[in-house]
Amino acid sequence: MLQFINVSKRYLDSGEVLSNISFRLEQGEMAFLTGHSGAGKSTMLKLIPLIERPTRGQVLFEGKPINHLPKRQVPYLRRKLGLIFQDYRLLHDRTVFDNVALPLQIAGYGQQETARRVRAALDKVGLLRKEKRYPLALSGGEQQRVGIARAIVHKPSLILADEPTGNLDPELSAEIMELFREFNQVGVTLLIASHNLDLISRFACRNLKLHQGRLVEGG
Ligand SMILES: Nc1ncnc2c1ncn2[C@@H]1O[C@H](COP(=O)(O)OP(=O)(O)OP(=O)(O)O)[C@@H](O)[C@H]1O
Repeated sequence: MLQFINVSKRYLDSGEVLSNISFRLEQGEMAFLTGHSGAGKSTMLKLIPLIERPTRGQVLFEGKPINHLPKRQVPYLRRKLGLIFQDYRLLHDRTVFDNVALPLQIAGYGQQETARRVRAALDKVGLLRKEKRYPLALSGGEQQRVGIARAIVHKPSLILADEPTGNLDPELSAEIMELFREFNQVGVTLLIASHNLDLISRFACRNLKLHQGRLVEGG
């Protein structure tokens, strides 16, 4: 599903932040990405939707190298990915429904199919009755669930989550992780960057551990 082969990343003003990373994530796997602040977790995730490109090495997605994918093909790659962020990144002037519909509208889905899929995604995260609300009228946990509905609405084959519970209290964090576990049980592949070692320890999943840009465990 996903493979990194000797991947390094250098930023002009930070030097090398990832060094020689190699690992494979199998279809249907759920894995965590951990490490201290600045270890390179976000950078590693950004190399998959090509928000950043590697300096050296290869990233393969579904068996194909993606590092040199032309810019015009990047949207097609991103349609296969679901991205979830710590700060939710919702549009505050649009309703819950419209936020979740966004990826489908960009991909050109018709109105009926969009509505059907949006409601199915909201149902999965337990927010069907709040589709007309605006994000700021929701709790942090609910806002993150909108972010998750938006990430799954187009049925991505891989979900990438960057500190998805970073702004949530322990109870809500556990709920979000449970939701991920449910997705995984129906075959979705997930890679989740997290600081929350206590929460992660409850899951029997692989832990890819980064230390100063190197993969020191789980590779
Ligand atoms: N766009 C950028 N330009 C220059 N340096 C960057 C850029 N993005 C990240 N860095 C640097 O790369 C290193 C790794 O950052 P990254 O955000 O990947 O780490 P992280 O493990 O996700 O950290 P955190 O847990 O604090 O989010 C840091 O030293 C950071 O300052």
